[in-house]
Amino acid sequence: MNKRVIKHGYKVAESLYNLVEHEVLPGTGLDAEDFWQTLAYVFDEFTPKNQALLATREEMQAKIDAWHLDPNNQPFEQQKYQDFLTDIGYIVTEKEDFSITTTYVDEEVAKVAGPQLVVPLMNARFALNAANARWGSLYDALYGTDVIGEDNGATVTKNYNPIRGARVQAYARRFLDDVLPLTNGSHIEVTSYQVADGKLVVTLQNAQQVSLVEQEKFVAFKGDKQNPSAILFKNNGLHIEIKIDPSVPVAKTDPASVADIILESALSTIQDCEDSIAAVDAEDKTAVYRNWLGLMKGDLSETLEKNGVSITRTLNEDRSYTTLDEQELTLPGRSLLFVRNVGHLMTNDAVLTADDKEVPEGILDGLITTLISLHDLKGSSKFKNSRQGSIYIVKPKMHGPEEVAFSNALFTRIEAGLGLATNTIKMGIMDEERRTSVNLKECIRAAKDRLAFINTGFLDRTGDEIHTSMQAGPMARKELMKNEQWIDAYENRNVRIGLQAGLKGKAQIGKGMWAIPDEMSAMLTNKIGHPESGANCAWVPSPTAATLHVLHYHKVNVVEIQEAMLEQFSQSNSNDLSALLTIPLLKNKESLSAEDIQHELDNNVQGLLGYVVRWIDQGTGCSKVPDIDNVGRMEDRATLRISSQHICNWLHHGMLTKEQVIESLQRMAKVVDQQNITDASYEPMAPNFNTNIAFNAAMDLIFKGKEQPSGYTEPLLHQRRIELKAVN
Ligand SMILES: CC(=O)SCCNC(=O)CCNC(=O)[C@H](O)C(C)(C)COP(=O)(O)OP(=O)(O)OC[C@H]1O[C@@H](n2cnc3c(N)ncnc32)[C@H](O)[C@@H]1OP(=O)(O)O
Ligand SMILES: O=CC(=O)O
Ligand SMILES: [Mg+2]
Repeated sequence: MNKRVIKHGYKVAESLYNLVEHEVLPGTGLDAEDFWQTLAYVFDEFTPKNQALLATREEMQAKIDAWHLDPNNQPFEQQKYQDFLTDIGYIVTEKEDFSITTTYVDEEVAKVAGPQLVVPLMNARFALNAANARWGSLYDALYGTDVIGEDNGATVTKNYNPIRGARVQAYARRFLDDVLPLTNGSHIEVTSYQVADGKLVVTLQNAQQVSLVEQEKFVAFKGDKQNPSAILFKNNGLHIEIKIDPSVPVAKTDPASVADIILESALSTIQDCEDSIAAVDAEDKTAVYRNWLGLMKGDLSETLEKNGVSITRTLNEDRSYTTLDEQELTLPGRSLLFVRNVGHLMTNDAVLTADDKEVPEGILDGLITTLISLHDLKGSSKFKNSRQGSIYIVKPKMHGPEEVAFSNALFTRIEAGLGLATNTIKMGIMDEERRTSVNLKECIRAAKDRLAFINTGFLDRTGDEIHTSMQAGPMARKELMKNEQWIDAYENRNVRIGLQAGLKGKAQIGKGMWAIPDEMSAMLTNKIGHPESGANCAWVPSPTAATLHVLHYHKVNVVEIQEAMLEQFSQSNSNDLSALLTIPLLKNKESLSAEDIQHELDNNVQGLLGYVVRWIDQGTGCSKVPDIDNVGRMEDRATLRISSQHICNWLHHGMLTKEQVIESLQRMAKVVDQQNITDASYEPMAPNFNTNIAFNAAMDLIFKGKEQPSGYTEPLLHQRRIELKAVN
């Protein structure tokens, strides 16, 4: 049990207290007592409001459940349903048009379109890697993934495979030809890149000297002009470095001695305190905050074993080049960092009230992550995160404008308490709950002076779709949800409303996660749809994915797309609310065979168990878990919300029996145990199903799924992890 320090009536866990007093506050210029006083005022003022918002969620859900069960509402009529949602305040009236007024937004957010990486902040090794993922090797990203096939001898081997290497080189040159075309010939034929008379001089194999079609894309170089070690280009606001180093093995097979193509990749990164981590108590929260502190002070480091060698990972330095007029050009070496706080639902024991109640975790996150960010703002950090002096906080899982207004007021109060100018904190709104999508315009208005992004979190959004309409009938199969009407309406509306609210040039319109981390070839085929849809960022699960996804932003000019879309919107009125509110019920239920149903169940159960067991037993909040077809899927709390709610929904509507679900859980537990056999720290779930805590968490998530607030998984996950920590 954590010892407590009493501060203005609140009992602060000693671990958090020590972190704040001894590591966070020094260097911020804030007085410790003033800070604790602010914390107490903020909890006093905002806790009751937070609780009232949660009560509203429950009341609305109860009314929606009752409406679906009322025989007077059968058969279902879409307009009657929407009228009912309006009557209960679920749909609010849209007010006049407006534009956001956010200022001091860094250009990575406002101006340049590119990938956004997400990373569990609890894992310092990954968190550092993500911060450093601003720049990535295209050669490594191609060589190490399925983008390059393994046919005809191009297999991935332990040592460098020159056949594969040649394909990587060819792929990279085709990319250069696409985005940096030469006045004649191809980058494949280049024997040297040099700088002369403020221009790039490119010599081809036939000794012809050519240059770039668009000279302005060549911006800087490194080293000697005749013999440069790097040439830097800029296309669609994104940098490309051709690295030249004849000593590197791959360069020896290249007439121009090109050692790599380095791409500016993860322009921004979300350091996640939410769905990708498992932080259940004061000790965990303190560890997460300490990592954020290390990032904001610039001194985070982690020693790790890599290929049998011990390395210490720290934050990368900025990158330095020489411009054509001989000036020094410094570019950020690190991704612009956002921090994702938790939503309004959970509480945490890091701080207790006088009568031993846990405080709302989202409020605590707001206070502490902002306090820590003062190091970046006040220059007490080794590196600069925001050159505009802003703090970027993503708020997930908010339901409707009232909840956004609450976060906005909370941030204003925190700013006042910490001596920051109003709207220093920029807010990212996850558009991932149905009541937010339906009222997106009003949600944006509620944060219009600080809004820095809206992002379609389609995974949570799918979970909320199932839970909200739990009583309406059995839902479409999980894999087929993406073909349902609501999801297109949701994605398109988000971009439309964002653009109409003036986000272009000021904020991000973001798209969701690529959740199949090893399928990079499929990602390259499909994820170009994100910039094409007018979104200026989209989520990727890893640095490698960022380096590959950025290729899309070189090909697609999002600014031009957004301009064209705005023009189109001005000519037509869109009424997409009915499509958005079309419940994705299973059609042709009868056409599903018993095998289809079993397959759907087993697949959901396998993913659910594979994720939950690591969450509960190892505290891993984001995992790559094989599905029933052995495809590794990124699983986090949002994907768990989908699978648990889906099974719960089918069970509720008699598509499955309880016995069938238990049988699947027990059978799949053995499969998951087998999948983890090489992990020495793994505790099998089988055969002790009655006593295994993780297995029981999985059971609860399904069988108690209807009662879970909005179908969220965190209350049960937290409860069971705390139980496990107590016995270990
Ligand atoms: C619905 C939502 O909310 S989505 C947002 C939440 N999801 C996320 O944040 C996904 C983040 N991604 C991840 O956690 C991981 O990529 C996973 C779990 C999906 C896959 O993890 P693994 O299987 O362990 O990754 P894999 O073995 O392929 O690669 C590990 C290497 O990649 C790096 N890596 C993987 N993902 C990331 C990441 N997101 N950021 C930084 N580095 C990463 C690791 O640092 C490691 O490199 P290292 O050995 O040099 O440290
Ligand atoms: O947070 C992202 C989501 O898809 O949910
Ligand atoms: Mg989410």
